[in-house]
Amino acid sequence: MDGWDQFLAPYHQAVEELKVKLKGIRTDYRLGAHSSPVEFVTARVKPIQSIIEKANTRNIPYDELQEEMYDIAGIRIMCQFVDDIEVICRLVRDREDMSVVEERDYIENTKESGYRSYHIIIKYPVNTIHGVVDILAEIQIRTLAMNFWATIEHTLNYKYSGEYPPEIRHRLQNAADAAYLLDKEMSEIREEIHDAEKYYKKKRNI
Ligand SMILES: Nc1nc2c(ncn2[C@@H]2O[C@H](COP(=O)(O)OP(=O)(O)OP(=O)(O)O)[C@@H](O)[C@H]2O)c(=O)[nH]1
Ligand SMILES: Nc1ncnc2c1ncn2[C@@H]1O[C@H](COP(=O)(O)OP(=O)(O)OP(=O)(O)O)[C@@H](O)[C@H]1O
Repeated sequence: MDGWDQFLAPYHQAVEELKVKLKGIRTDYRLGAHSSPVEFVTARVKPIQSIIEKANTRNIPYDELQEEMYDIAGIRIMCQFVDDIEVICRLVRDREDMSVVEERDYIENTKESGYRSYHIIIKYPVNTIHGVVDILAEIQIRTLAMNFWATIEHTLNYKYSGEYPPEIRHRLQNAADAAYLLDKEMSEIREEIHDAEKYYKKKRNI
């Protein structure tokens, strides 16, 4: 096992455990026959190359990665409606198996790029054969529309490294505005959608 494998092992464990636990929220709501604020959950351990690049640009020494790089373990929770985000935040804040270190509200404070999401940095204890290791993890909470925009923008970013030609920048801004309007429209017909879900489940007996 090389140094990176050893360093990343608790992060892999944290990500797997957090994925199961946060997906559990969805199951709990479904069992109670309620609409879940969680639509789906994804998770990843930051690729080594990306850790190295970020450490270099931020001047983070390798022996300080555990304390300084908070997104090596990353979880993403997607939901249908903007209001679901606050519900999920409250559930995370109330949990006893993790503690909140920091919150970043890029929904109230949309980034210049057009990026919207709510981020919670947590401290999560992982039990290993060497004892308990406290791992920092980043939970990104966003609607499906926010996720659509961010995923496309992230892909484009690989090509342009953030230096977009004016035409592309303009189109990304338009797309961000459209995603915002989509969220607003969906929130307004939320009750209608929930009624339709109940009707569908009753009809299908699920
Ligand atoms: N697609 C997209 N994702 C973003 C953008 N800004 C932030 N993110 C996501 O949010 C994460 C954390 O961003 P920030 O809270 O700004 O953290 P940071 O350390 O200041 O910035 P990063 O170096 O991007 O991690 C990033 O790693 C991305 O996954 C953006 O403009 N576009
Ligand atoms: N918290 C997260 N949960 C799930 N997936 C994530 C999370 N953060 C980033 N990802 C995804 O993981 C992949 C690789 O991540 P990487 O850390 O290189 O991207 P990034 O977040 O943009 O990095 P950086 O902040 O260093 O620019 C990308 O597809 C990214 O969208």
